[in-house]
Amino acid sequence: MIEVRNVTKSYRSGAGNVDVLRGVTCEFVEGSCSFILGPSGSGKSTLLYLLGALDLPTSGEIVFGGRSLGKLSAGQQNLFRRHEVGFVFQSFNLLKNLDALNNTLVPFIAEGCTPELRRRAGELLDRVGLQNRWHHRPSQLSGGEQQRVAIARAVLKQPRVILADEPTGELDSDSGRVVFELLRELQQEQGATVITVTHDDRYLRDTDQILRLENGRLSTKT
Ligand SMILES: Nc1ncnc2c1ncn2[C@@H]1O[C@H](COP(=O)(O)OP(=O)(O)OP(=O)(O)O)[C@@H](O)[C@H]1O
Repeated sequence: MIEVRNVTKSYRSGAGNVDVLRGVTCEFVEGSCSFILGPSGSGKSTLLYLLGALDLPTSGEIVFGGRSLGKLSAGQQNLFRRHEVGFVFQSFNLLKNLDALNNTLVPFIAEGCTPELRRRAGELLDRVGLQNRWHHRPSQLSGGEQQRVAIARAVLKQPRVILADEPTGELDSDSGRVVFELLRELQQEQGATVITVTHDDRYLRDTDQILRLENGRLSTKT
């Protein structure tokens, strides 16, 4: 269970403070699938970054499986991000000189890639429909294919939570649907908690929770 307790986030800027999140309280049940919707600037990405411990709240707390993320040491936060969270961002963040297989293995490069990991990475690429693309570099892949590599990379470490920021942002509707279906299937297979920020309300049928942010506050929960 992930609990967001009365979280605020403010940034100091030249003109004063910008209050981006203004007291957000919600929870994400383990193994569930949630969408965060809302207009541009409403604080969706900010909330996602806080959930992944990429940044900390100004006040309030985020409790992940009983641990308050703000109370972890920097080293523990780093381990949390590396082992428990899979990030899927719109810009893919693939390395241009590596092929799809090696991009999938990137989170493990520092620790060394065992043959078993390479086997699982290949299996995942097959699973996301890239069986003939293992050795293609990002420039040789379409946007939808690159996004699928990013998803394979995020799930290879079998994270407890997958955080996806506008994963279909630049994709046409067919590729977008494939990406959402894939996230849903992987969530069901691996029991991960999937939290997706999107503008796109075309694919929201099959989900457990929809949160709407407006001007830094939750307007509705369904
Ligand atoms: N580091 C920062 N410093 C100052 N302001 C920031 C910072 N990061 C975000 N903001 C502001 O916070 C607000 C919310 O940003 P956020 O990216 O969370 O919105 P969003 O709902 O994800 O928007 P979009 O749908 O356009 O991506 C924006 O007005 C943005 O300018």
